[in-house]
Amino acid sequence: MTTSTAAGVHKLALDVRFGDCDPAGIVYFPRFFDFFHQAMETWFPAHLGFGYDEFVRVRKLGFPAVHTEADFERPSRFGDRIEIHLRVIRLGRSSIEFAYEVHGQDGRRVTGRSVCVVMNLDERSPEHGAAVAIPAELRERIEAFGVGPEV
Ligand SMILES: CC(C)(COP(=O)(O)OP(=O)(O)OC[C@H]1O[C@@H](n2cnc3c(N)ncnc32)[C@H](O)[C@@H]1OP(=O)(O)O)[C@@H](O)C(=O)NCCC(=O)NCCSC(=O)c1cc(O)c2ccccc2c1O
Repeated sequence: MTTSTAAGVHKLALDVRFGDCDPAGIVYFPRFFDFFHQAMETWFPAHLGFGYDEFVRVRKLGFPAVHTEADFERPSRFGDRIEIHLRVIRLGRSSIEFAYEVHGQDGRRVTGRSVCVVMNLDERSPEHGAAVAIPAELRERIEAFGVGPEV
């Protein structure tokens, strides 16, 4: 389920699945990086005007992470409803830095960051496989969404 409310924050609500958890019943830490990516994927149609599938398959742009980090403050468990909050905190030439928060009923549980780079996936292009400038239309839409550390 995708919901978007406050300006500059994209929110994705998820239910923790059985397969997200380790034998102790706690969400295994790499799963949060997938949750961050799911939030980023759903941010595209919610705020940028087109789907992430169009970005990759039609526009032939990739968006690999070149950096990611997370801090884990409280555990999440099977059956929990959690909400991933995504903000854009920096726009570079080709890179976009995201900040994430994961919230549960008891408040904030995880914080994270990632830097993703717009990459040319068009095999016919001499720039194939390299970082490329964020397209102007995309930059404008991200700026309209809101960029910065404060909400
Ligand atoms: C991504 C690369 C091809 C970029 O290499 P290149 O040499 O072309 O670019 P630069 O080195 O000049 O950097 C461009 C840009 O990124 C910033 N940057 C680079 N490293 C870091 C870092 N560690 N921390 C912060 N920022 C960094 C740099 O400052 C520049 O910023 P500007 O804004 O000034 O332009 C190459 O780096 C590469 O191939 N890396 C490996 C990527 C990888 O394997 N990541 C693992 C996860 S894969 C992934 O997450 C992924 C997700 C998707 O959704 C995809 C979708 C579609 C296709 C692929 C996907 C994908 O792989």
